[in-house]
Amino acid sequence: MRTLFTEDEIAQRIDAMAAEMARDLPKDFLLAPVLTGAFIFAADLLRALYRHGADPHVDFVQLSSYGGARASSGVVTLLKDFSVDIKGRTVLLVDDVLDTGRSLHFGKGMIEDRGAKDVKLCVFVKKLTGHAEDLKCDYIGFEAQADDFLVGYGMDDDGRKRGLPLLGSAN
Ligand SMILES: O=P(O)(O)OC[C@H]1O[C@H](OP(=O)(O)OP(=O)(O)O)[C@H](O)[C@@H]1O
Ligand SMILES: Nc1nc2[nH]cnc2c(=O)[nH]1
Repeated sequence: MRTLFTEDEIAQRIDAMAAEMARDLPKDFLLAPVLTGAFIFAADLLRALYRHGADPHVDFVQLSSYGGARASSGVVTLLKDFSVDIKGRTVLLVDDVLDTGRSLHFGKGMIEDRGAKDVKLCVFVKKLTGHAEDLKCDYIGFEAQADDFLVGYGMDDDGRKRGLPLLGSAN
């Protein structure tokens, strides 16, 4: 396992992202983390937002397309929908990694279908796969190479390594 970004680097970057969001987003926005992978990032981001004066509502969705594999199945399955009505809201959809872009594309479509006023996309790390160029992310924490299989900071390798506090590459 190779370290890509340390705990300190992650904390600093999240603080800077939160400062930008607290400045730019409306006061009543909804933070929507995509389970499972984004739960660690979302928890740190939420607390950084609070330190910067933003106090959003939070509601989770759960999507799955990889299962235990290192390649996308190609099909995104909705495992958990929003628990609240998002009609008319500004929603910040938060995911851990952008790879093929299928998950965020699916999530963004869901939010638009449910009548949100605005949807912003935030990803902890964008892989430079070139597959997701038409999906505009408003907030990107880090970039990684297309051939890195990312682990840690919420990201799993067949269900393990989500608790690793840094971002690593398994290959
Ligand atoms: O851009 P994509 O190719 O869609 O890949 C990104 C998605 O892959 C992972 O989800 P996964 O399906 O592995 O579920 P998990 O979050 O439960 O691990 C990750 O959490 C992202 O949601
Ligand atoms: N854990 C993990 N999940 C992913 N989903 C899409 N790309 C990745 C990756 O590099 N690592």
